[in-house]
Amino acid sequence: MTGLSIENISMRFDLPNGSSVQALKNVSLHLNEGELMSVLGPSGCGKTTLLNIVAGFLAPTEGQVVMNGHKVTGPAAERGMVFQQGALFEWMDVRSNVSFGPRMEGQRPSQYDAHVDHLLNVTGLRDFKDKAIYELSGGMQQRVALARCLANDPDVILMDEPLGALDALTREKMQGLVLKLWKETGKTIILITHSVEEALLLGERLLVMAPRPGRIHKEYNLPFADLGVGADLREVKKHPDYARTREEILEMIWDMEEEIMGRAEAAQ
Ligand SMILES: Nc1ncnc2c1ncn2[C@@H]1O[C@H](COP(=O)(O)OP(=O)(O)OP(=O)(O)O)[C@@H](O)[C@H]1O
Repeated sequence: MTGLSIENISMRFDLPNGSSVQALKNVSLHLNEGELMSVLGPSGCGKTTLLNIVAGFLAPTEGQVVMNGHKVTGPAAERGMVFQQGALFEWMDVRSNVSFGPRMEGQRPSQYDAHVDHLLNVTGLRDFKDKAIYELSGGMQQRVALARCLANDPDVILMDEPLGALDALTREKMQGLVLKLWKETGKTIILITHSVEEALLLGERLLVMAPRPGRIHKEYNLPFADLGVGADLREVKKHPDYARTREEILEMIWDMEEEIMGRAEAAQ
């Protein structure tokens, strides 16, 4: 089967003091090729753990991830990762960062030049290609991270709060860029965010997770990502279902956090 299947994943971390944390329990879902799923949930509900398992950085205690018919046993170029910040090669210029993957694969410049130039263009980095990373703003650095990930031509892109460190205006621009790249490349994307608005705007599927143990609480299928491609995202937010769904999800997460606080107070 094509696509990405997360099959009955559970993850328990054993702690040095003999106790353990059940970070995920019986999480199952399937993503078809080209789907964009955003993942929301209160702190500690296992979002990053799930992403790290799909990336192959962590092996689950139970279950498996199956990608295009084969079991995931470790990191691979088919699954690219974009982190919140700090994962670029500071000592290389922008173009060298973007072309890093193809160069490491042993490709010759004639094989990757056109693709890298295309990615620099679509991410708005053409005029910055010779700059050092430290000369760039946070938003520009995340453009480099996206372009570098796409240069490896992964089937799935895993994003852990990729826009979380950006100011509000830059973040909005970058949300538009993520949608544009998603439609243009047809990649499957899983995007973790703490922002309900971002999850609504970017996820054609939106997963709300619950904590202790980390599990799927609710899934939404939403029209906003498709409406937002090439459009003004502020106009999309005026859609009547947008505010209603945002309120519903905010209340859901609020209730979960209240419950966590209640349990923590009761344990004291
Ligand atoms: N390496 C580890 N060792 C022990 N416990 C861990 C480890 N990694 C994660 N955990 C625990 O597993 C649970 C889920 O953590 P995770 O970071 O996946 O949650 P999250 O939803 O991404 O949280 P946040 O939104 O705060 O980033 C938490 O209780 C966390 O403390």
